[in-house]
Amino acid sequence: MIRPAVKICGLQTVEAVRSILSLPIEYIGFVFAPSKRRVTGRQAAEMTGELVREREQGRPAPASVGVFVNPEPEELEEILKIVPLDVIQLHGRESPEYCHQVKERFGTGLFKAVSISMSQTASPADLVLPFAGSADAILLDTYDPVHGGGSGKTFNWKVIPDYLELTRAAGMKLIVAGGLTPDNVSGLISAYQPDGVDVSSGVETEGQKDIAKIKQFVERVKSR
Ligand SMILES: O=C(O)c1ccccc1NCC(=O)[C@H](O)[C@H](O)COP(=O)(O)O
Repeated sequence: MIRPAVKICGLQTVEAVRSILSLPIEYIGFVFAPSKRRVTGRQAAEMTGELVREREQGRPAPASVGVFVNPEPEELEEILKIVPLDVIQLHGRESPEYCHQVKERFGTGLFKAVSISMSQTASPADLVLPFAGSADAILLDTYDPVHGGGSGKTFNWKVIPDYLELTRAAGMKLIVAGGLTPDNVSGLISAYQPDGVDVSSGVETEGQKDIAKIKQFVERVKSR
């Protein structure tokens, strides 16, 4: 079985970034949207500097993902002037056209979040297929009415197979987020085999990233 890519989201300190650089993590996320995990461009620039240095030394480093909710293009432009983001994650109500423009203008990868709620009325096809060609991955997350993400809550995983089929048919990856933890991620992977898993709250203790929990999460994703 191919092991899913890991995205650890909501990094806020250079120390935390340094301490996970030796782990097999494909993406690390920096939240620029309003959130208790929000970072400034300057803070993110310091953290991505660590990634750049690793690559300069010939070592692999995770790709950097900037998380935004309904950003104006000017905000993206200001951040990208000082933070060399590899991927832009759009976590709000951004249209497929907007995603396409962002990808064209900034030349980054693009993850589009799709929020799953109990009262979902739109079909998975309507939520996914319009992003074919503009998003590299669909990131399924639990609907959060306040911030848009980072809720620490799971959604009903039974919807995942429909999204997997649609994203694969459309040439996109599927990343699953929302309430993942070291304890539930193995069950998710054996049941659904997503292309990636994304965690924030589940690897924190008292609101701070907990390196032991991150290690445990990564081990459980990558172990056979
Ligand atoms: O993490 C946040 O605080 C956040 C705020 C606003 C929009 C998105 C946010 N996070 C994006 C992510 O990719 C999180 O990893 C994802 O929502 C899962 O979070 P969690 O349920 O806490 O593991």
